[in-house]
Amino acid sequence: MSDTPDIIYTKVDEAPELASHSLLPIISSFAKAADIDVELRNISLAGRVLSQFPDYLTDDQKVSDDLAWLGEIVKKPGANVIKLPNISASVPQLVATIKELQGQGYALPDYPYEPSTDEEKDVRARYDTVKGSAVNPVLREGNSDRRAAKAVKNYAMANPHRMGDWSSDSKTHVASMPGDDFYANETSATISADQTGGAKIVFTAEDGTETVLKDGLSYDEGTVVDATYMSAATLRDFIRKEIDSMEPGVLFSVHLKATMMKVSDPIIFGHFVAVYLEDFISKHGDKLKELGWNPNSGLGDLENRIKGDATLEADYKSVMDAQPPMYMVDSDKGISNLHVSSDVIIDASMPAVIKAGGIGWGPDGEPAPTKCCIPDNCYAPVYDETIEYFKQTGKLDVTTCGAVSNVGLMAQKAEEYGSHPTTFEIPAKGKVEIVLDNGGVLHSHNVDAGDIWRSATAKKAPILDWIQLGIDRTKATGKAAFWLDENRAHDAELIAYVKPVLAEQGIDIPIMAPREATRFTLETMRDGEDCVTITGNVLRDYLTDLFPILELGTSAKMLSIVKLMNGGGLFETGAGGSAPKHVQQLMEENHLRWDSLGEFCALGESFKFLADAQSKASAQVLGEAVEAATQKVLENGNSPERKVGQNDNRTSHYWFARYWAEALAAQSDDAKLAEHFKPVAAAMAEKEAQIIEELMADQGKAVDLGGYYHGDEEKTYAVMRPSATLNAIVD
Ligand SMILES: NC(=O)C1=CN([C@@H]2O[C@H](COP(=O)(O)OP(=O)(O)OC[C@H]3O[C@@H](n4cnc5c(N)ncnc54)[C@H](OP(=O)(O)O)[C@@H]3O)[C@@H](O)[C@H]2O)C=CC1
Ligand SMILES: O=C(O)CCC(=O)C(=O)O
Ligand SMILES: [Mg+2]
Repeated sequence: MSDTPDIIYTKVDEAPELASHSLLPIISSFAKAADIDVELRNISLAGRVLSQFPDYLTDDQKVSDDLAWLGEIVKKPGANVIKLPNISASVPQLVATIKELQGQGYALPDYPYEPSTDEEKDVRARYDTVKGSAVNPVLREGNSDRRAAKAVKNYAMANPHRMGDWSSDSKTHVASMPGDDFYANETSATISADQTGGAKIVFTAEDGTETVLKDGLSYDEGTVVDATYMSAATLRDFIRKEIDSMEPGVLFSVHLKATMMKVSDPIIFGHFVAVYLEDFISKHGDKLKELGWNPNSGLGDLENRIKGDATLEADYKSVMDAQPPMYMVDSDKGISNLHVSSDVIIDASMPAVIKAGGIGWGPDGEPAPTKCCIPDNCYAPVYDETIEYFKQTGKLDVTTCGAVSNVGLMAQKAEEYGSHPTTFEIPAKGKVEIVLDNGGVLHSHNVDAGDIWRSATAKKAPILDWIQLGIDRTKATGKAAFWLDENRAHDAELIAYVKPVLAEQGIDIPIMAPREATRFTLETMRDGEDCVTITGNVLRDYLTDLFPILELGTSAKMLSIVKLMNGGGLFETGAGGSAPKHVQQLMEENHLRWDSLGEFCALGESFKFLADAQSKASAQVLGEAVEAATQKVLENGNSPERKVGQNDNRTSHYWFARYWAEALAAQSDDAKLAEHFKPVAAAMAEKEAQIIEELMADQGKAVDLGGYYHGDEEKTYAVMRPSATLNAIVD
């Protein structure tokens, strides 16, 4: 293992990992021709699980903790990491991974749902480090710049994807709490010189008993520290009222981010499940407890646990039948919105409803308008305003609309996405305080049993870096806005940072609350103008799915650059996920519709970054040739299509490799590389028909990968590299 490899590629999960089995051999081989080493590091869910349990495994089963290693690398100036999307696991996904690995002979302990012994508590703590968004916050030591490459945007405008029509009387709408949520209860402060140093979070019950919820916190000067809570009682009243006021023909849904907000949002999800099933739970509460069911784990887990108990099954069915129909994650498979919290991913689900024209799918498999519950008012106005806007103006014209890019405050676990260790479900009525070592109380809230209290921070250096990146991208783009709400406590502290910098640099960028900024951005893009959204961490996540899904059909095609605070580069491939549906299709009919455009874009940037960082001209040549190849894949229609028998991921990689080799052979900046790639390009062209035939030959048949979370490498390569002719040229 070298100290800092030239380029680090990441081993992940599901569709992007399958794609890597075909693409990475091509990348490694091409890079080697320029003496660039590309090393692979494992951040997959299965890899992360195995890395936590060396003491349970045989020597040859042990795997290194690559995530921890990468967490150090991204703090070095030479870091150059290509990061593919990985699974952010819910408990059911984690349990399925453990089961699969146990079946493969790894003697891992079971996941302890209710740990009681010391050993169980230790096992549970280790599994918890793997859960939820465990990877991205570790690697994201920089702020984020997400946009569509020009070629990608032009292609989307020339080849518009399908968009559903909006009607002005659509019943689709957003519902949020009337107050007492994170938005309303937030307090925020910027740490002054006399407040720096240690701090703790203390809960004081009504009888005066103190419990330290978290000790050992430490704040630097200039850090923005927030604290807030959501009232469980108000949340439950809100859910009940929304269920009771459902209009016929409308689907019920909740949209959260249980993966990223891995402590708070599964609890909120659990309240939805509990209220939806209130009658059932009040009748069978004891029995359900005995079966080990917790509402936070959803209806999927409930259905498994009551299987075979005729009374429970019948009562469950009648309670479900009496409730309003639910918005489905997968109506074919009967997977509802309340099945498992990891399926409730607001950044993906809300854009899908909006792109379809305000449509979700019901239990009967039919499209219908949807009530979208987004309890908290911090970001719900973005979706509410978007829906109202499209009701008023009709669907977006993809062929003429401008490009919306994002600059997001993300570095060093900024804002809510770094709040997991400081989020608590409150045990009883009392008071939560952040107590500073200097004796002062930074924040204080009166809370009730069940309330969800949390604190988040944003550090000074990342904030200043983010403001500058926002200014730079605004200058390169044209229009922009800072999405900050002067009436929200946290945002007011950020505005106090933003305004002096804008004044000092003599640049006028509007500062708008999320609702206003949403309208401004939608109007700007509809006018055909490009626009930058300069946002905090949560809106970075939400908007880089929302706008790309409207503009490009998917966020997988985004260019996602993270300029690391210490000088390195992290290149994320796309802004979307790992497309489980695509894996299913591959297993059933050997067609992989995953588009690697995000990987191509990240690869080009990574080579160009390497060229700058190490003054390596050949890397620049490789990077420019990647861009030329990407453009040709798009222009010539070589991207994957949806159906078996059509182009898929593997054929698109052949075309990408061929165009890449052709561009390298044709350039004159590096004669050695040109000579190397001339025969490669010629061989790929000459053998075109044979290669395509070999790549397509087995489409339509089911394939065996030897595992879902931890596939067999040999089997996966056999499926993903079926052309001996192409392999011979590449290798
Ligand atoms: N950066 C990261 O590490 C991220 C990880 N995730 C993780 O990904 C998993 C799945 O997330 P989910 O919300 O279902 O979203 P996905 O983005 O994986 O999938 C949603 C749909 O988007 C389309 N899509 C996504 N990527 C591509 C692509 N490269 N080419 C073509 N179409 C694509 C597909 O539509 P269709 O089926 O119509 O073809 C797909 O079914 C979760 O475990 C989540 O935690 C999510 C976001 C970011
Ligand atoms: O880390 C995750 O769970 C998801 C990340 C994500 O959706 C994003 O960064 O856009
Ligand atoms: Mg996202």
